[in-house]
Amino acid sequence: MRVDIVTIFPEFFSVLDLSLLGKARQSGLIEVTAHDLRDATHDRHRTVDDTPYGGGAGMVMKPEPWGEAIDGIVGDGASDALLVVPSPAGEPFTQQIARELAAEQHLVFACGRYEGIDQRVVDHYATRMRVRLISLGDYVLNGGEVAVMAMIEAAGRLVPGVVGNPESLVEESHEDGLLEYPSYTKPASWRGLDVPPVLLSGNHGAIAAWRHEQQIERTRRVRPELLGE
Ligand SMILES: CN1CCN(Cc2ccc(Cn3ccc4ccc(-c5n[nH]c(N)c5C#N)cc43)cc2)CC1
Repeated sequence: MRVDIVTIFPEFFSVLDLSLLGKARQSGLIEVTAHDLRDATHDRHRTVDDTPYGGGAGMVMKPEPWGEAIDGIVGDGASDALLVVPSPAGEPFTQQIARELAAEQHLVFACGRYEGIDQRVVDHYATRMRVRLISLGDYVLNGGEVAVMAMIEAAGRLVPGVVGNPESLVEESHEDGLLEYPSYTKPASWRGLDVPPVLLSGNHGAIAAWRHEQQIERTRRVRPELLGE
């Protein structure tokens, strides 16, 4: 998988050299490149924003630098890459979308700042490639970088070979539409709190049943809408 990120804060993504995704990059499973949007400007101040037409607070990101930066990644014609634009107006990011992103060969992320990116950037690239506006959640961030970091981590860990034990990807929250069951490890008793005895029983059928019941109970308590309730 190839991942290109366009941002005015490319150093924000240096953290991707660490941990699991760092290993995936070293092994060539995932190739991540952060591009500085200001490299696609040509004025002395490296300007990427301007005042909004129609008035209003804040600044809007100019279309020209985005066009030059994204063309520099996907060329000047049609592209099979998927352009992902984080936005409060996007579709909610879910595990299903993480799976869909993980199946892509080439992802291009456009990290906006200020009050967002000129709409014509999305409109233009929608004529040349698939474009998805995706929201991390129902709150307002200062830009798209945090959202892109979350999306890359959620999708990257689903790319075959990135996580050592694929089984660990199966019993996760949201993987089967339910929240995950509680986990325990040694010691069997800690500050007066004991591990549920069933987990020490060696009865794998009883353990699986208990874990599923815990998933249902936790989901009903915390996210009843996932059960259609
Ligand atoms: C006309 N007005 C109408 C009100 N808006 C409000 C507003 C205010 C700040 C920002 C900041 N910002 C810039 C780029 C960018 C990308 C993603 C996100 C983002 N926030 N929350 C998520 N889940 C996100 C994701 N993913 C935020 C971003 C965007 C919008 C401005 C324009």
